[in-house]
Amino acid sequence: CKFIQSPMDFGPLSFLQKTSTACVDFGRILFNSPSAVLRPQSSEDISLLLSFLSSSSFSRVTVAARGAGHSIHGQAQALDGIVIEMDALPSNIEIHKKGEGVVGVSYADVSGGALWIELLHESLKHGLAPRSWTDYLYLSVGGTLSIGGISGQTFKHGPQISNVLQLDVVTGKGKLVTCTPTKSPELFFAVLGGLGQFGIITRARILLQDAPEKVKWVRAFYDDFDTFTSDQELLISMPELVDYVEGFVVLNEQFLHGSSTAFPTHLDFTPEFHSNGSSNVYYCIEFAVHDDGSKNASTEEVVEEIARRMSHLPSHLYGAEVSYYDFLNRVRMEEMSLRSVGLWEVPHPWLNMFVPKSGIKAFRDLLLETISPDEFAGPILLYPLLRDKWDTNTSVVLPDAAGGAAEDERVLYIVGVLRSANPASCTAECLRDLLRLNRGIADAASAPGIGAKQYIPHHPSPSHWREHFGRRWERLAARKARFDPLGILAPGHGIFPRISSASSSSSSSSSL
Ligand SMILES: Cc1cc2nc3c(=O)[nH]c(=O)nc-3n(C[C@H](O)[C@H](O)[C@H](O)COP(=O)(O)OP(=O)(O)OC[C@H]3O[C@@H](n4cnc5c(N)ncnc54)[C@H](O)[C@@H]3O)c2cc1C
Repeated sequence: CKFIQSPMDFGPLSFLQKTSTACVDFGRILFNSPSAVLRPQSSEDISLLLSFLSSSSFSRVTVAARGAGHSIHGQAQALDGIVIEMDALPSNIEIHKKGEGVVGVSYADVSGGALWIELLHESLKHGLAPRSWTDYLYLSVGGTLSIGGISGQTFKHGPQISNVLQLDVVTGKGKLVTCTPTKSPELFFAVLGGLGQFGIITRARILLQDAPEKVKWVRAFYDDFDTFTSDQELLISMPELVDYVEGFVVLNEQFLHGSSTAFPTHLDFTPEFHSNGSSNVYYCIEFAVHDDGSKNASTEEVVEEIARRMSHLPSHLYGAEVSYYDFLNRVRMEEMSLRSVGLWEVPHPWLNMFVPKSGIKAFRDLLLETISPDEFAGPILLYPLLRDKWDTNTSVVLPDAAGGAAEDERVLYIVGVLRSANPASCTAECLRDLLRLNRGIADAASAPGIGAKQYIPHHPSPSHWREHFGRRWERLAARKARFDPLGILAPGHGIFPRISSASSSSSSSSSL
């Protein structure tokens, strides 16, 4: 990374003198240095900057909002541009409980730069919590709302972007707009899952629910893929009993140990990864039942009832009762454990794909053909979601329905191939090979046989982006022309080029 040496003043805005974070992200694959870093104190600071840039005819400067910087491929970086560090905005979390005032729901108003863990702390003080999460909570509200935000609650409550009531957004033209599904709806839906392309979220109103104090957290093991996925689908068909469903591919011992850091029950499971000259793969379902008094039975009874219907390996179901906070914050323990051995701040060539139910087995085969189970470091997540919990007005792209039975088409899988590349054993060339491998998997899985789409997409060229958005490309391009016609925002994705206002004819006509 290049360090910015001297502070620059631009009217009332002061750009940062030095930064070591704006060119780094969790992926540790790209390190693009900006020319300046803004630490805004208010939405107005962001508005001022974007108003100036969008009206200045000579400027080709780009701007990236940086939330927690947990992107993989430099999505929150701006080469020679300006990075806005959203954590500088005051978090200002305000909790509104149902029944107070006129509103019939509980919600939180929170800065776009605040972390989900901060929102959890604050909302729990009122006995409330957001309904939909990501596995890891040290991500920013604006950062996950820009991509979707999914976890084991998504089958029940939809992604985080389905749990937003209102947004304050500064568009690429510098306009500060408050939008909802009915007020400036085009901007509201464009920004949700919009990869930061249309505006910067400075404030969000997030739906809350009553928080349980405790959670029954269960893991069950399988040696057969079809049984594993049909049990996952069984679990998501029981939202009145089950509050969270995920799953993992268990490739090696390392995974079993790593994933047990937070799970407090000893796993008496010693799979044979190699037998009779062949490699075996196992699977693990993770589900949770909230102790929230809504189920007319104790959580133990609920788990017993669910387990009776499941077909996991006999006697390989393990349960633990934990606080809701510890359950939601479970990945933090894995982070601490990896940090303690220097394996957190390493390159992460990750690949996330939405896979239609009809293609999930072929995708599993493709994965197992292309990766070496013994050498794979990191989890492979695989769990079902329901298509109708996603609003098609948002900018997220799901795979097209393949035209099968309606009930089957409802189910989609998310597969997260979350590999760590320890530089002690994986050189720069090895990292390039892994990135090529991911590209190959993504391309093969996007072909008609499987019909998958990348989640948190990363593509090498604008033509790949067109293909990714498919029939939604025109809508995306129209939204871009309306809200960020000069292509100032989020250059790290490489979807749209930056153009100077002199060469733009479309910028003056639209209303926002
Ligand atoms: C350890 C780990 C676990 C994860 N687990 C999950 C998971 O369980 N589920 C899941 O869905 N994802 C998960 N992710 C992915 C994560 O949600 C995305 O990478 C997300 O974008 C990161 O948020 P961030 O605040 O770090 O965003 P950044 O990396 O800072 O930014 C991401 C993108 O959003 C834009 N952006 C940032 N802030 C704003 C804003 N306020 N307004 C508009 N645009 C903005 C940036 O310009 C950039 O394009 C995980 C990532 C990591 C590293």
